[in-house]
Amino acid sequence: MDIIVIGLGVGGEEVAGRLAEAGLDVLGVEGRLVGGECPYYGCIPSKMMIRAGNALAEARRVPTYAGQAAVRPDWAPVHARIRDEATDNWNDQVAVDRFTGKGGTFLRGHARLIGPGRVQVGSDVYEAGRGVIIATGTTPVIPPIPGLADSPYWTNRDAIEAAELPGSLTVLGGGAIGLELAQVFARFGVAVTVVEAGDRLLAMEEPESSTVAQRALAGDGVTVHLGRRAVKVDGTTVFLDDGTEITSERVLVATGRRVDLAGLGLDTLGLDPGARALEVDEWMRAGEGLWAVGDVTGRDAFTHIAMYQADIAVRDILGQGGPAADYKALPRVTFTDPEIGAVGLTEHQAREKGLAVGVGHTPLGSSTRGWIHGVGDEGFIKLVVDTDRGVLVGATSAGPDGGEVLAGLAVAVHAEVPLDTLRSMIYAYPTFHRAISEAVRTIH
Ligand SMILES: Cc1cc2nc3c(=O)[nH]c(=O)nc-3n(C[C@H](O)[C@H](O)[C@H](O)COP(=O)(O)OP(=O)(O)OC[C@H]3O[C@@H](n4cnc5c(N)ncnc54)[C@H](O)[C@@H]3O)c2cc1C
Ligand SMILES: NC(=O)c1ccc[n+]([C@@H]2O[C@H](COP(=O)([O-])OP(=O)(O)OC[C@H]3O[C@@H](n4cnc5c(N)ncnc54)[C@H](O)[C@@H]3O)[C@@H](O)[C@H]2O)c1
Repeated sequence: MDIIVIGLGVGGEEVAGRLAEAGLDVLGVEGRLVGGECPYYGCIPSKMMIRAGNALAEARRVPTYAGQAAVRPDWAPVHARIRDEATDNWNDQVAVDRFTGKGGTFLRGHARLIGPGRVQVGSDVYEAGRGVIIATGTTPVIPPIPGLADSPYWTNRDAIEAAELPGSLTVLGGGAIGLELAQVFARFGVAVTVVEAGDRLLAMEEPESSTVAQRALAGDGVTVHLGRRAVKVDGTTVFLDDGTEITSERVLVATGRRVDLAGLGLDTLGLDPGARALEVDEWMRAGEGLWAVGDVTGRDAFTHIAMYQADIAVRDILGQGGPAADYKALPRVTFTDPEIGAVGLTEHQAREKGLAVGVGHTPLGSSTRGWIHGVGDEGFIKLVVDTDRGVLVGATSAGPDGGEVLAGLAVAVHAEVPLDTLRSMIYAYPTFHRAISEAVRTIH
């Protein structure tokens, strides 16, 4: 073998397939499903669920503007679409064939390193002449709350696989997974309670984003407990530190993800198996003949980051050059309704970096398009400016299609478009993205 890829999720599948297409002898090892978390238990099925939940929400807005609409939610078509269209009933044969069709060799099993370029799967040992790529992703964090481990809790996998919805659900964690799923389930009639230990939802984003998310959940009837820790779980009853008891049919744990390096044999390469993540340089190199891509690198856990890193590793291995990793314009979208898109630094992060920070802000509702849109127009554009250089270093677009509006802002941050250019360009009327021009005018 030239190359062995451990883990064929989003990142690993891309690296393994591209290197096989380039003519290298590639062995790809996957313990579960080729494609990884995103197509089977993450991005794709969850966004199918959100598409369905948003359709319900839009239909419920009909009486405001367009007459009558009777909405009777039914989870069956959502589950059927996830089972049949998205995941092929959680069968990865198509993905396996796609990889072997590119010339790769596929092996199902749990791989571990036993020395430089040496990988063990079961009792067999394989040698990689050019290198090993680790792309093993993350698993859910299960917090050490007394009673939780012995309770029948759900993770994202159970929630995505659910053929029927529970009548009520307690969600531990107010991050992207918790909020997206909480809103969908609430829109399908589930009584949802979110417990977030921090003092705001979506803590990595702007405080204004947390407010928008909290209002959106409240609008869908979700109960939110902020700044509360679960101290005990008994069955499906969660006890909070202020004495609150929440009993639901199900408990969903969405308290973050963790990298599990312990079983990978990294110590045989002199690396620390107890590390928080597998550290890589800007070419995804983790050591001599060792690369890592995706969530395992400890960067923000997004499919687009895994794909971006995979491309860099492939170019490095094939000696093709090109740009190395640069995360200054890292985009992310939380697909609540309204969507919360963000790129680059938050205002707080920019100040922490010691930049001379200017801020622009405009509520979406005061834009022409927001006003026309009416119900469901909550959101805003926020711009974070490095006033010394006259460029955006971060931005948030929350609102209907906030993730799409983000594109223009991502270009501005990535390409360091001068503020004068953003001020003088033409924005189509009446679009949501035209609110960017208003936000630019408010920068101070
Ligand atoms: C509910 C949910 C929603 C999400 N929504 C989005 C979204 O909308 N947008 C977005 O950008 N991201 C989203 N994500 C995050 C996204 O799924 C991950 O960032 C992405 O899957 C990371 O890809 P990866 O290749 O690093 O890891 P993974 O996709 O986790 O793949 C790793 C693979 O390695 C395998 N593996 C692990 N150890 C071994 C071993 N020792 N031997 C063999 N195989 C092994 C695993 O079985 C797995 O298939 C979501 C995640 C979740 C859970
Ligand atoms: N739209 C998207 O792109 C998308 C969607 C879902 C997931 N993801 C990725 O998956 C990652 C993991 O998502 P996540 O939501 O699990 O993690 P997260 O880290 O984003 O959020 C976890 C939340 O749980 C809280 N928490 C931790 N321990 C707790 C406890 N004991 N009780 C109550 N709250 C607790 C944290 O304060 C945090 O707010 C995300 O960071 C993101 O990178 C992306």
